[in-house]
Amino acid sequence: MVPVLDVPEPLSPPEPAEILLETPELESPEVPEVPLPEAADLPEPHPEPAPVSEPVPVPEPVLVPAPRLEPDPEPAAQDGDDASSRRIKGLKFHPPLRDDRALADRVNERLMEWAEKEIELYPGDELRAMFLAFDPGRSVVMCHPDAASFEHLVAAGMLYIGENAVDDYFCEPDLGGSPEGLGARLLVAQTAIDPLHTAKEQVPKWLAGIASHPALRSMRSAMNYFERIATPAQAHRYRHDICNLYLGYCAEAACIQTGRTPSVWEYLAHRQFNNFRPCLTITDAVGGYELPASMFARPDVQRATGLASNASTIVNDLFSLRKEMAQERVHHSLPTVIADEEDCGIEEAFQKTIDIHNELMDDFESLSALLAPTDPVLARYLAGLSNWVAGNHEWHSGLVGTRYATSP
Ligand SMILES: CC(C)=CCC/C(C)=C(/C)COP(=O)(O)OP(=O)(O)O
Repeated sequence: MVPVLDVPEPLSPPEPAEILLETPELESPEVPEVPLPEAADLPEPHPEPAPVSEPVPVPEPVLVPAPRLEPDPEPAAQDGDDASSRRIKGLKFHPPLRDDRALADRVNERLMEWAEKEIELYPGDELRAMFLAFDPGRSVVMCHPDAASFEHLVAAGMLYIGENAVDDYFCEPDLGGSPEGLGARLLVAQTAIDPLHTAKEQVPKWLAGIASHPALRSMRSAMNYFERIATPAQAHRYRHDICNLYLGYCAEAACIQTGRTPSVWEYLAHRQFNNFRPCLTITDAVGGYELPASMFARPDVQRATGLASNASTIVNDLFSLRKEMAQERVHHSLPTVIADEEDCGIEEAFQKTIDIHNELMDDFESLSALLAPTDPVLARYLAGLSNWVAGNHEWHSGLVGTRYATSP
């Protein structure tokens, strides 16, 4: 999701990840040896993240009883602009509970420092400007109004940046990604957060592979920070959701490679995996509490989680449609697959996408209304999902005119 950046190559050594990620010993014994750092130069399997900066005060956690639908609320205006011009007509949404520019700037500053100094993700002035335009700080500030501390917000921001780096470098063409060989690259990316348990001799090679690529370094470092605020069960939940995200990326890549347009139900299934879900399901960890694993696993809680995640992902399909249709390569989205299956124009398909989104929002709200009174921790988790959906809508809306648009 980060816009086109001018660093097509991983940092050093040149293109090592491509070679390492292709498991050359299996496919071609002729592949040249990649110079690997000495074991002594490699990071520890779980390097301690740098000391955290001083926490800044964040508002008291806000508990919102779910549901909290209000008819047609006004989003916060930015810099005196007309907020209604950044809205998609007929799309249900909530305004975010918190939209704090000063706090978002502090989060961006800390994330930029991490990206530049700790993981060498976005070096250079131009990249810094593009990073700030992407505004991950505003996203996490709005999506996690009940964050337990500044460092909890920063951990959420690091994961968000890591997730986008994997998407940009491995999947999207912007930074050299492609459907070719994607599954093998994503599997290695999974080991950046889900360590390899193997023969001692192989460990330095695996670590060198992770250290050699900015997206892999990002995910590994972000996971280290996240593990400082999450319980083991929450970290495990995150790994599982990321693995599912990568499965969704593979489904998207398969359709692109075979030139096949999925049917609407099939696209919705793909998008349930290729989804913002990993960002939503950290809501309790970022809030400094834990929804017990046994409760998270319940089918009704899974349904609420899936509905909220799917609604927020369809919001992305709507706001990014114009940008995606302008691209050279085919980019399926809910409006385009509806237009194809129903043989209708893109405007009509856009409206049908809004209807599907609104139905999912209504279903999420109704289910939340049933579940919230049964348990206070579950109520807070459901409110956290709702807060994320609201913050995500406003984040997309805030980038209308630059990154996003309100119509095809
Ligand atoms: C979890 C996460 C932040 C993943 C990024 C990819 C994803 C699941 C999206 C919903 C974003 O979609 P996309 O890459 O198309 O983003 P843009 O529309 O280009 O902003």
